[in-house]
Amino acid sequence: MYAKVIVDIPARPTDRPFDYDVPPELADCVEIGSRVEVPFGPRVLHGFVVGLAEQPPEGLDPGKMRALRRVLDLTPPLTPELVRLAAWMSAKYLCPATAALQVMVPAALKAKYDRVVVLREDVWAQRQAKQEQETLVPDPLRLELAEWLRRKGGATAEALLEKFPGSAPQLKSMLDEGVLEEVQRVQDRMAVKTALTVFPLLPEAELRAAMDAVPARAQKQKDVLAFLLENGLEPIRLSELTQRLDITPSVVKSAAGKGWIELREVEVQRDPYANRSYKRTAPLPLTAEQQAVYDTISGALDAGRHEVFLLQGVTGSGKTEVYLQTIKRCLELDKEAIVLVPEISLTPQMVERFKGRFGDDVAVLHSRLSHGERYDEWRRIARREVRVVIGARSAVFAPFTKLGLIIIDEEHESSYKQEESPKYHARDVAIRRAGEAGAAVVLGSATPSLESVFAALPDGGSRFKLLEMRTRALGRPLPPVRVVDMRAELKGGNRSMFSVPLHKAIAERLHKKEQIVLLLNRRGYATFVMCRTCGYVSGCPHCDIALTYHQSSRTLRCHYCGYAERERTACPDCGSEHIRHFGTGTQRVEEELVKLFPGIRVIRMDVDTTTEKGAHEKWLTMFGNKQADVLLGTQMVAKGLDFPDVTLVGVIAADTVLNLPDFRSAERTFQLLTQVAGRAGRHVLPGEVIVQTYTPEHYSIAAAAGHDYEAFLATELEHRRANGYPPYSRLINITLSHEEVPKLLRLSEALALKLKELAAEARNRGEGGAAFEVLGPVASPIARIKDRYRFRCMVKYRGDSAASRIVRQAVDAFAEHVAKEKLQISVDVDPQLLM
Ligand SMILES: Nc1ncnc2c1ncn2[C@@H]1O[C@H](COP(=O)(O)OP(=O)(O)OP(=O)(O)O)[C@@H](O)[C@H]1O
Ligand SMILES: [Zn+2]
Repeated sequence: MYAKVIVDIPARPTDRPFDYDVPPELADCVEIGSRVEVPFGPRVLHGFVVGLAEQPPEGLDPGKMRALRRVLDLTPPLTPELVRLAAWMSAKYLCPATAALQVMVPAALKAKYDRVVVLREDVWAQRQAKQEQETLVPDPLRLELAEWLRRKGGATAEALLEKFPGSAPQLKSMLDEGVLEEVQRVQDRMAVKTALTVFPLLPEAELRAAMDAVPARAQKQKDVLAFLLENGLEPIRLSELTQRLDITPSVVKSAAGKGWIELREVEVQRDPYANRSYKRTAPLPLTAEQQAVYDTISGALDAGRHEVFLLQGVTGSGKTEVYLQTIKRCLELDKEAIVLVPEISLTPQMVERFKGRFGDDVAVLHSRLSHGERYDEWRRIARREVRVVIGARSAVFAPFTKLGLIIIDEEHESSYKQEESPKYHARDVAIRRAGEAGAAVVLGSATPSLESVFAALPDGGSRFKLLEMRTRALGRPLPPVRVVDMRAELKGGNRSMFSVPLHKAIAERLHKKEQIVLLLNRRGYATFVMCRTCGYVSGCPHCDIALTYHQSSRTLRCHYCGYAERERTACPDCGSEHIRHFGTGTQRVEEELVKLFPGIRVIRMDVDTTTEKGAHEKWLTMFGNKQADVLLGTQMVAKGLDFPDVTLVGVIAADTVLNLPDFRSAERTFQLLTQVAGRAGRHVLPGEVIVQTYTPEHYSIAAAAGHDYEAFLATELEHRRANGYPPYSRLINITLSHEEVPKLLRLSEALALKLKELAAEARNRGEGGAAFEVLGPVASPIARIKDRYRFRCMVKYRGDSAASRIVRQAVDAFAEHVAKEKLQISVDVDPQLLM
């Protein structure tokens, strides 16, 4: 048998399957999707099997083919369906196939490669013989090095230099002579966790007899047997047994020595939710709107038909209940379901709703799990121990084989796009995967992305089916929104960051003991350092970006290259001591709140307060238990939260995102305001929303205040059409970087030209490329990162397939420059962030 393998080198020249012979002893355990170890040149690499055949590939001499060395897992981590999906991703997002395959499996399965130095025995022996002949005195350090390496089998260069300080010259000459050789060695990472477990070996009667025969001075061994008998001879973890009986492991080991019991390593599942129990919940009787939506979706499920539904339901309309009941239907049909939620909405509340309904049938995947926990959750899916997965973006790759339904909650969220390679969009991947599997897709949102709404319109080809829920499930009206003009506040003499109405509303809630959510609309919350005397801003010496102040370590750091420096006490430019950290961070809002309302209890949620594991959960639980009056935060507080006593939502500054140079900034502003407004008055108590802004007349703010999605959509679509932006076009962002500006500029212009030429050729051959425009090259918004300058070319096109192909051809034509002149090219298909 012969296998095609994609090897683990994410580079263009190796981005194709390589052929290997499958030795007969491995033939039974190799499948498509298997992870294998293969020889590759002088190295050993990991790879994935993407094809199998009985006959050798044409034109290849089977005698000369190299053989697979090992199959790494008992069951292949990928299914044939996922292998096909990876091929599609590689073509669509212009990423190496190995990058697409790797992103589908947990990090614990990724190989680690070390470069190690090994001794070439044959060359070494020759050298020794020659030296003897010439009666030279051997260098003792060389002898020692060789001896040590022979014993160890190999070591990294660092380890060698540490063991033999001052041996760098010997090391170098031995490498030059070929006595030593540097090779890559592959290491498996930690994967499975095991624990010593006690198994009774004898049947009950014999064990009891043994127990009775134990002399009195071995009372503790007697206790062990008594415990096992009481426990119905159930195996028990050694650590638990010793803890319960307050004995040392040696007691148990001597009992094992007598042949009564046995100790074995047994695999343990790391279950991040092991210590929690969830109250089982029953399906709620659906409202008429929910029922109509449910009926339509289950129609597709029952028929096993692939269809994409866009569920637009106002905040609090009960989308989650619809998800839960459609999943139930899916399970009744003996199919599996994937639920994607944005990372920051994957709160304990959210998990509870799913675990409460489906219990152990649910696996949860998110980035706050450790590598091991994530791996174990993932294996529960691979072994079909669960049928429902809820997780962030990459859960779209859950290795199910009977997929019936994929739900994407808050489908408009930009975090569904991965910003590093492979730069895929989980929504598009989900639709592709569901299409192949004949599964239904439900895209849910109160504020769908323009792309998705457009796809549901006749103009956009009616590819999605729009389902609407216009009222809240519990019958509450959407809360009234009051827009406060901060310019007028300033004119009126109020210089605080709280307007008079917001100040008054907060005081009122505190008095009534109701709760408040405050949003600071600001991406990333970065605090920079500025000198108040001369205006100097601390910037990264390697990147064109301000450094971010980190309070915990009192350092300034670059978020692009990791450069760090100590906090300064004086301005490096003018020497002034008036240098301090700036930025309307949530921290400053908190300080002002405490000043204005002494005794107020504030929970602050931002990147600074939620980095610790479980912090997120802790804050939300505290807020839910009414241990705080205010939940203050960035985007994190805007989504999905459902707290009955929140009656006031305040937005400190609505315009901060509006001013970013990105065509989606109005859309993002509208979405965020609508989402956060939806946190108020969801249950019995009526809610109120106050939005502070410097541009109250902007249509995104006015429409959000009026809960008017249609008005926003009409204006925004008009803008997009006039400027030819998505959804009326699609974009591919190509970023080039190099250390020298003149060379970079020349290559960028050449690439733009090449793109235009290839598009013209495609047009002439009638192979697409019709509405294919190349914008730029221009300097990227961040013009330098890690001492490399950056330019970008933006491709704007309509229609499909041809564009990716043209871009790939153009980029391939620059492979020489990439290889020889340190040019880097990175391609982003359907970019979400234009920064
Ligand atoms: N059929 C129903 N009967 C009774 N209560 C319901 C029903 N459906 C939903 N609810 C309740 O209504 C509230 C809002 O529902 P849910 O959180 O699912 O809304 P949502 O549409 O997901 O909102 P958002 O987009 O704001 O997150 C919840 O407290 C939920 O328990
Ligand atoms: Zn930097």
